[in-house]
Amino acid sequence: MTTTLDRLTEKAGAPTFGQDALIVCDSLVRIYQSEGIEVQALQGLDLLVDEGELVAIVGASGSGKSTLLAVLSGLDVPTAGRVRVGPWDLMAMTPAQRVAYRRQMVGFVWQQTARNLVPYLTATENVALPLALSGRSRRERTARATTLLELLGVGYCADRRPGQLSGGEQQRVAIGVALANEPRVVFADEPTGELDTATSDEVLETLRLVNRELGTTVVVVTHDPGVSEHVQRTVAIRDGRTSSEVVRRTHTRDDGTEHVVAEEFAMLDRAGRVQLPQEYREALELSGRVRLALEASHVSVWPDRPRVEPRPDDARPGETVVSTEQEGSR
Ligand SMILES: Nc1ncnc2c1ncn2[C@@H]1O[C@H](COP(=O)(O)OP(=O)(O)OP(=O)(O)O)[C@@H](O)[C@H]1O
Repeated sequence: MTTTLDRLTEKAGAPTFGQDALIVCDSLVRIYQSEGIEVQALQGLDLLVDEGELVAIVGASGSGKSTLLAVLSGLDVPTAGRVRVGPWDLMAMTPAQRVAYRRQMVGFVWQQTARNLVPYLTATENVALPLALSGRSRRERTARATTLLELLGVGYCADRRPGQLSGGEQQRVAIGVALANEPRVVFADEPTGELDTATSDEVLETLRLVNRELGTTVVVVTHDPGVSEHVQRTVAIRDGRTSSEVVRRTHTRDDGTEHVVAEEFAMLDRAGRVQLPQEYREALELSGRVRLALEASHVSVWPDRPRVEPRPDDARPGETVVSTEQEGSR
């Protein structure tokens, strides 16, 4: 499933963007046409996720999260760019391949429990259902469903129907359904959207356990920035592009105690664009043209305006004198 772009890049001897990653979104564009108006939901989005990662994708309403998820889940095809999940090129799948991709490669947990669970089946039967569709024997189905429900801490719910479960229990059974066919990736779309904070934490911790114990790659899409406390990496989307990332690392102090450090990064895209956070722009009144300077270890950004400073000797009260010194030359 190699694309023309892959072949041209390989020919030129350059490594393909994200060739070692499990999920690759390369300059993804999705334009919707609605009543003659064009909406650019994805505007050149780049994203790489490695096998075994637990990643949250956060963004405000309208930032493009659902569009990205629809593309990654094989329900929608982007207007331009490249998108690959494992060996699957999502731009070039036949309808049959799309079904196979959704059945074997990925699992889903949606916000609405009604979309995750069949109301008249028990928890065990719900988890066993995807296994029946892939032709596993009844014994295998029941054994796997039982193991999964135990692992997810809802073994006691095995014989209950969704209506007899709490919201958190329903979502944990839904994670079981998503995992039934041993997918390499689980996509969770606002999995805690309908839950209170304590129950949300429980469900997020269950996704963390799945990632740790089974090695499944987990991508959680949400508008809730609080999710970042439960994952190693949070990618923020703004205006259809990845704009910043928070990475949490555990450090061990000299006395052996551990503490978590969260670091925020801006994303430099492949064209060299970087988005400065709003608070930085406001603090220095950066807008329009800015001056860049390459330093030995970093790049600095200066406002494009002459420096203004008071000269008490010459100036009348309240008057300022414009300096001719260039900030970048100091
Ligand atoms: N089918 C469609 N037709 C036209 N415009 C659309 C369509 N789907 C989404 N959009 C527009 O694309 C942009 C991104 O929408 P998207 O649903 O991906 O955002 P989101 O981050 O998931 O928002 P929310 O959290 O509210 O679901 C929005 O401006 C939205 O109005």
